Amino acid sequence: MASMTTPRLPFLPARTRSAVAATSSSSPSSPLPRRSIKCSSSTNANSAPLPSTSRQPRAPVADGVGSADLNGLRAPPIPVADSPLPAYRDPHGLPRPLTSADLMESSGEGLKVAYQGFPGAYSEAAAKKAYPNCQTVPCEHFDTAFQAVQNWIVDRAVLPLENTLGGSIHRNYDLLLRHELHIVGEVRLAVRHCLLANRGVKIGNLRNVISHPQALAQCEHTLTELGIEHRQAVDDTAGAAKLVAEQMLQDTGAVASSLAAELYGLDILAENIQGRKSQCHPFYDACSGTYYTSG
Ligand SMILES: O=C(O)C(=O)C[C@]1(C(=O)O)C=C[C@@H](O)C=C1
Repeated sequence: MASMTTPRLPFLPARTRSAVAATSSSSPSSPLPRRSIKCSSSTNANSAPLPSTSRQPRAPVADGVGSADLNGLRAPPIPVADSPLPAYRDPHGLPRPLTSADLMESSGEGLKVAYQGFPGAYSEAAAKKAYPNCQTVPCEHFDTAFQAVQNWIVDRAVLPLENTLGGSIHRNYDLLLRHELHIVGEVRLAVRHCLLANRGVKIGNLRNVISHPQALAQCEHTLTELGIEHRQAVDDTAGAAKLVAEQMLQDTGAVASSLAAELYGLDILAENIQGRKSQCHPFYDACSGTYYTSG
């Protein structure tokens, strides 16, 4: 086979190697093909300047043997380093240098982002909005999320610092100072609350509703109109949905997102039950890193 007679050509891509093999097979007496080299200042991939070492003047090369006759002594064969391959086309698949464009990357590919709550919480949706391709990491409490960033368990944490009704969430400002982390971005998320319950449960069966205190406050008007008397606060909206589902509660509903309904197998009894059509909440991204804005 032609490729078996082709000498080892370092730094040549397969396509070039087979072209060389074809040339050498046409003149079987030459183990090394003669190749014409074009020097050019163009940046075109196929005509990029040759590496400086290959442009040094050389002793005449004996035809077909790749070695030079110097003062009657036969020099060792000269390795074929005069490939027209530009430096940036590395056939060995070595990593390419990081560019400033990479640093601006905000898709979150490869990032771990902490949020407070269970999967399906609005904070998770905010993290996904900020970094669509990130891996989200649920945390039990706000300080767990801060600690996770500080201990390098995650790269970022996306946390609410303000509520439309409640205003600033002082606890998170306090944690921000205590953990010496920075705010590197902001994302705004439209919060659309749903009333969720177990399959078959009707609004008329509900006596209680559980959720995050802010979500309960935002839906107070609708919940009263629906005739649901009791409220109970829990740590996050998705946690409320999970509790209703796991305990198969028949007289208790949860205020949470439509994603939480899907994740915990609950029915949506009412949609968009917050006071306004939607509430836009700012979430902040705590870490030391690149600044981004979104939303
Ligand atoms: O409980 C959640 O799902 C959260 O992400 C937290 C949070 C908040 O504190 O701002 C987010 C939006 C809701 O209105 C209520 C709670």
